[in-house]
Amino acid sequence: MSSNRTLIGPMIVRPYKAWSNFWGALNSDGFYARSFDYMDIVNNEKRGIWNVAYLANCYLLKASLLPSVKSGYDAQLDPDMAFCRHVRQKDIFMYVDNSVDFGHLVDADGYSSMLDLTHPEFYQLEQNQWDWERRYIHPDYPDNFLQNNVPKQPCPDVYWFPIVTPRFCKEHIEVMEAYGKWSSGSNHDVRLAGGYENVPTRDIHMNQVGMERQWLHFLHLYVRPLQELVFTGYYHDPPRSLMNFVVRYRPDEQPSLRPHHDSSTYTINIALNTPNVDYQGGGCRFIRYNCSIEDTRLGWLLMHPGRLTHFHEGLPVTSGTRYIMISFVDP
Ligand SMILES: O=C(O)CCC(=O)C(=O)O
Ligand SMILES: [Fe+2]
Repeated sequence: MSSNRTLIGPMIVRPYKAWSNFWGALNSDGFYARSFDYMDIVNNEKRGIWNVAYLANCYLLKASLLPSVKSGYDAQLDPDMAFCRHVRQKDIFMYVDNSVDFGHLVDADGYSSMLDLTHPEFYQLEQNQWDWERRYIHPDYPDNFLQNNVPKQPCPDVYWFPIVTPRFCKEHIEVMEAYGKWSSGSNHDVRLAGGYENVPTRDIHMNQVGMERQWLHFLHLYVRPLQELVFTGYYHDPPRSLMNFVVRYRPDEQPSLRPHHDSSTYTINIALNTPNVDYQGGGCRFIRYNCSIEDTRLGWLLMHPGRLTHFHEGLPVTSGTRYIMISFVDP
């Protein structure tokens, strides 16, 4: 890097879309093939500095080189191609450098059309996973997978895992309340294929707020690995779920839920707010085991089998409002 004919390359941090576009452009042009260790470099498994023929999107340029690159481009080429060709012809070297973490680029495609959403960033799991995880995945989530970690089991075959942050819970409630079309809690439910819900809750489904796809992705990325930890030998990848919804319990609306089985292989139940702070009462009781979980934890998920063994009920909320996020996985 001591030569004064050096153009410093873009930052490599994670294999994000913007970054893969850079190499993709290279390929489709038939100009420069992807190297055998491309994925190792992009994933930061192989670190160093590489001399390259093409850069795009974002790069650092040594100020002393500015006068020699400010004009003389081939107008037929796209700007990045033209720029790189020009510097190659001037024998200025370009580098990709992942020896240092510089930061990363977010994928902002389409973001401006999302600004009317209550929390646009909440919808960005697929597009900007790295940032999304830092905002919304519980900092203790990785500990679930530590070799000596024993998953919490508050009732038989009911497991309890930290999964999302308080910010996730707050924004999720706000998205639902801004949408506001809570179901009536009656047996007739036009949102369902058969039009009938046997044990109805006051709820809003994820597809009503445009989040179904993202939620299935969430189940695949973060819930399925937890399931495989505790219900050994059951693999269903990706998980399927037609019923993904936020439930609202209130004393004057629907305070509780009568005993039932869920139509799922397993169910997840995430606490979106806190007992004895946001509401009194509430919780989930597993009748066959005479076992209740009333001290539910913000951003923690309960996972239990559906259908046969885990007949359960939602305990009455006596004041305030309780919110939970439910998915009936693999119905
Ligand atoms: O209130 C609870 O925690 C249970 C909710 C539930 O069983 C359901 O929505 O199917
Ligand atoms: Fe249930």
